[in-house]
Amino acid sequence: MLEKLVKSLVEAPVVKKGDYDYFVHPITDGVPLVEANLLQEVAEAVSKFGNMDVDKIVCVEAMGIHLATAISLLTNIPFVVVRKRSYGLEGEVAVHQTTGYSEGELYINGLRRGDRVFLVDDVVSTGGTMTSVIKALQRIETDIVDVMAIIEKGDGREFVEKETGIKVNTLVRANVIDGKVVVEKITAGQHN
Ligand SMILES: O=P(O)(O)OC[C@H]1O[C@H](OP(=O)(O)OP(=O)(O)O)[C@H](O)[C@@H]1O
Ligand SMILES: Nc1nc2[nH]cnc2c(=O)[nH]1
Repeated sequence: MLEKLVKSLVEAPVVKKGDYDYFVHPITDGVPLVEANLLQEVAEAVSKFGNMDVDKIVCVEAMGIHLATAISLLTNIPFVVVRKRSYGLEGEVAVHQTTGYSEGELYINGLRRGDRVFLVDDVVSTGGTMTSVIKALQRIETDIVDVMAIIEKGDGREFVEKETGIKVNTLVRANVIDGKVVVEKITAGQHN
């Protein structure tokens, strides 16, 4: 289960962003190369373990887009991208995003009250991004059916759950220890 993801994670290089240990991986960065069979493995796991009884998949620019695309092709569910650029469409919702090494604005268009949504992202690390997007989805009064990050790192998942009251599913837990990525747990499903 998720052999390709785990193998590529433990081999992933780690770079410093300030004092933040940042692993570089095809799924989370699109480099050095995204093999179709790795993307397929991840998308199949998401659609298998996620609750896909939704109207729309929601992902976050940039490294959620290829995931949402692959899941959409598998499930025939359309997706919305939370962008880093404002479009000013009627009802646009702005979101302030902070991560362990950056911050900026995100903009949500295309979602309406009552939409049943599946939120997916590549990584939950500090939980800053997911928390702010979930709070915006709650402001829009969408029905958040399921939330999944492929990789959880650090204690961001608990932070999101505490801040939003929404359970976050993840496929693997990985952390950087002594400059190497260690995959600690392969769980596909809700954490108790
Ligand atoms: O849990 P957090 O600390 O918020 O980190 C997780 C976020 O960090 C990355 O996004 P980033 O804004 O780096 O940009 P990218 O997706 O465009 O690479 C990643 O795609 C997640 O969205
Ligand atoms: N690729 C990558 N994305 C991240 N987003 C938050 N933390 C990380 C990380 O360590 N690696």
